[in-house]
Amino acid sequence: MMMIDTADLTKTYNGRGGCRGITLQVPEGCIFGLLGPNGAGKSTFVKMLAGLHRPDSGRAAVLGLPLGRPDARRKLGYLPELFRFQDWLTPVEVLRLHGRLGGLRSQETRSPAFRGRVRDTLELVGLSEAANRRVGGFSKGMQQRLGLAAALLLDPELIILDEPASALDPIGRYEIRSLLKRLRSKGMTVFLNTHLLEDVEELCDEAAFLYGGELLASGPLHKLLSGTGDSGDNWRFRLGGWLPETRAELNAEAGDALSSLLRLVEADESGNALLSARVADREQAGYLCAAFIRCGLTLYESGPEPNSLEDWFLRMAGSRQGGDPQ
Ligand SMILES: Nc1ncnc2c1ncn2[C@@H]1O[C@H](COP(=O)(O)OP(=O)(O)OP(=O)(O)O)[C@@H](O)[C@H]1O
Repeated sequence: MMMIDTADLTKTYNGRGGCRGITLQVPEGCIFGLLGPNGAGKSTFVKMLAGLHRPDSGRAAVLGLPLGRPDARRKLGYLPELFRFQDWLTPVEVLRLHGRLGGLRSQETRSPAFRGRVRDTLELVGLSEAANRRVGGFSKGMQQRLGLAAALLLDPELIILDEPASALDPIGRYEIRSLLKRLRSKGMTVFLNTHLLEDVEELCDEAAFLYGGELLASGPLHKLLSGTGDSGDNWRFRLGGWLPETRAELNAEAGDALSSLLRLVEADESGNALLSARVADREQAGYLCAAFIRCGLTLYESGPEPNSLEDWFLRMAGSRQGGDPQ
């Protein structure tokens, strides 16, 4: 089942901003990253999924149910982007309140089972020792962990996290990443809105890119990052039979202009070499392959190099700005 399934989902603010025509599917059991520059419409989209904004048009189902259905909400954990807990409450009290907001009766939140759940959740996010301290004295990172605990409290099937690691130090981020991986291994689906590209690179199975309120790309991360062989891609070539004098032979065979694109990345004493070139198109890569063969080299492998997520992000944003999509 798709945990999130939207078709043409639109929400603007008096006809401006927001996001428009978003069609997106999030499969069960994955970590999904929503990316895009400031003002791209990510939080607007996330708020619709969490039932905080009503769409202007389009359709959406969360956990197989139409938006806003109480039975879907109960299986959904949500960490909003900017939140504050009441300074005078302790984490145990905050979670009790969230239990009530999640539909539990007062009596239920006093039961040993619920208290055990609170204890386990606080331990999960590393807040056991602060369980009975006032939230007013918490660092931003501790508040963020408590927000995550509130999202996880009722054992949801899907959690939607809006910038969950933005206030955390590197150790805190490492811990949250490990936690999210553990949650995925238990079958939970995680929808992550984040600016932290390294988190997406390490965690996400799938991703989507919003820009100016529109969805520009979505799918498995490895597919999004795989090079296309189009203009501006780096190609790599794995070769055998490389000798010190090969470079000069290549200049003669391929011509100076083409061979000047080539960079020797590494070569060993057995003649194995890795070369890379930023080509204008696939044809240019093909000419280089032909030149390698004419020079008597063995061509083991040739293809576009995968992009880093940062390259991809800048390229996607650049392509829409009409800038040079490098
Ligand atoms: N309550 C609002 N009233 C009017 N315009 C809004 C409101 N909330 C968002 N917008 C506008 O909608 C657009 C998308 O904003 P949104 O907060 O969804 O983007 P975002 O991708 O989450 O940005 P960021 O990464 O900076 O949090 C922006 O142009 C923003 O100014």
